[in-house]
Amino acid sequence: MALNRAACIGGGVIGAGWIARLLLAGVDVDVFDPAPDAQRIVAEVLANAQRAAGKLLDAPLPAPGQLRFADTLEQAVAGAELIQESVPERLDLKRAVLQAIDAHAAPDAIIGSSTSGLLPSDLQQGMRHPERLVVAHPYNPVYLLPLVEIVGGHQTSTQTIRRASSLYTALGMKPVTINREIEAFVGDRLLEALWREALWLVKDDIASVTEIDDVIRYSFGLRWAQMGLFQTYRIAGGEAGMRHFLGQFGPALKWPWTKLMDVPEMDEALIDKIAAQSDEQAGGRSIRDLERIRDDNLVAIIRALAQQQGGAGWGAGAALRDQEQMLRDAAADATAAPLQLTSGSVPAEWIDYNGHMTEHRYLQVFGETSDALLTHLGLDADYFASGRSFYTVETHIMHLGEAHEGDGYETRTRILSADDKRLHVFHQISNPATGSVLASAEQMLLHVDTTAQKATPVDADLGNRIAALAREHAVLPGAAAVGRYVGQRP
Ligand SMILES: NC(=O)C1=CN([C@@H]2O[C@H](COP(=O)(O)OP(=O)(O)OC[C@H]3O[C@@H](n4cnc5c(N)ncnc54)[C@H](O)[C@@H]3O)[C@@H](O)[C@H]2O)C=CC1
Ligand SMILES: C[N+](C)(C)CC(=O)CC(=O)[O-]
Repeated sequence: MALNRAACIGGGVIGAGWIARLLLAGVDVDVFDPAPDAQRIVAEVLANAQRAAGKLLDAPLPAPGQLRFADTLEQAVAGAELIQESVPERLDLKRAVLQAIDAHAAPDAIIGSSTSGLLPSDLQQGMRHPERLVVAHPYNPVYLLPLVEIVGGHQTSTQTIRRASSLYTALGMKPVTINREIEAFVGDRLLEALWREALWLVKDDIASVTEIDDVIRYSFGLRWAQMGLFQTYRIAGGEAGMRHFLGQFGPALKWPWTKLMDVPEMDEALIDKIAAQSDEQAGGRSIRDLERIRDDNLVAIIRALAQQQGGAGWGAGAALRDQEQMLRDAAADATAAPLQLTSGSVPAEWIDYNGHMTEHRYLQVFGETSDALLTHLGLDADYFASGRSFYTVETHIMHLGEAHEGDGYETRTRILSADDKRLHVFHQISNPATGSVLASAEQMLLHVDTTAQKATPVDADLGNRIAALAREHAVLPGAAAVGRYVGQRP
């Protein structure tokens, strides 16, 4: 089920992650978030997400969706097929926001709440169309971790559950539908149990936050990255498997090991202790630094899991393989109306000793066509004078035919992909009289600060213009195959 337009209400840690995943899947996104720094946060998370996607995926991304920040919730939700609510975890606030969404969303729009643990039946209260509300609980970072817990409330229709699962799958996610609503669903109940115990261990000075994190990441955290709890314990039972494991370790559950039933008083002293140890653990790294380290690690783990089972992948690796295949199928189906930017006829001075158009003239035509593309995007002398431009950093030319003096030629251009700094384009030169393709060029253009002489992101306005153009003149059939010639993955 293809998704064209979504709305995100709340653009914080999770909302920005949703926005990034949607945009990278080619979905247009309207955002409403009253926070003055919402656009900055979304831009920073989006930059991380584009960076991670470029490392993660061995398949062409579609042209990115268009990002718009709406002045009101009503404007954001109008026309959206999916509305993802990610406002703070307060039942009163979520109910008010969900009722506002419900009042202004299209009748067939799905409303997903990112809540970590509030019951959908409670969230549905007061909605005119509660049947379309579903909990769609993601895990941070939303643009990398595929799981989304789908939980219906008493009034949620089965059609909504089915459509929601299909929509999130189309975003490259792994929906898991929870059979019956319960506070904190599945993942967060398990995480809360671990979190409570860890808090006691810090409070009672049994171990520091670093020591606890090291115990997790040097042992069962690695196991859990590829097998869950039960599969891991089945193996721990040895040849006799789970029955043996339960027999041997079952009684331990009755031992007074745990303080799980109690929660330490989260007083100032405990908060100060945890915060101080966490600051020391961070070692001066910013949250964005830590997010990039996390993303690189997750990409490495997911890609390693994707190599398993003869390349079919395991766990999150299999989910990545499914997403890559979906992207390839979409790319192969993409029909692109080419941009016709330049044309002309072959002058005598372009003919070489072989009696046909000489090779460097093809590069000249391709270069002129890229220039025409920048003009088409509205880049003019003022733009270049402002110290910004695009440099061509890579070209792959294929010579497929010959041109002779007086032959006409025309070019067709498509955009293979684009991000905040790169414009990956594909030009073809054809003879309009015969229709034969004479040459093709795949080029990577980089947006640069010509004063600082370094790559720099395009501004939101140009980014949206590029995204709109890419949607109209997107990946041509088989373009993914062309990408193999360019060093940089699109
Ligand atoms: N942070 C996490 O690890 C995860 C959080 N969640 C859930 O996602 C939801 C959002 O949590 P976070 O992103 O962490 O919070 P956050 O505080 O980072 O972001 C919340 C955003 O909502 C905005 N907001 C507040 N009132 C609003 C309104 N009336 N309309 C539109 N926007 C409004 C705020 O300006 C803020 O940008 C919560 O329900 C949380 O439980 C789910 C999974 C993981
Ligand atoms: C801490 N938390 C409850 C907000 C965590 C989640 O909801 C899921 C996650 O990303 O760990």
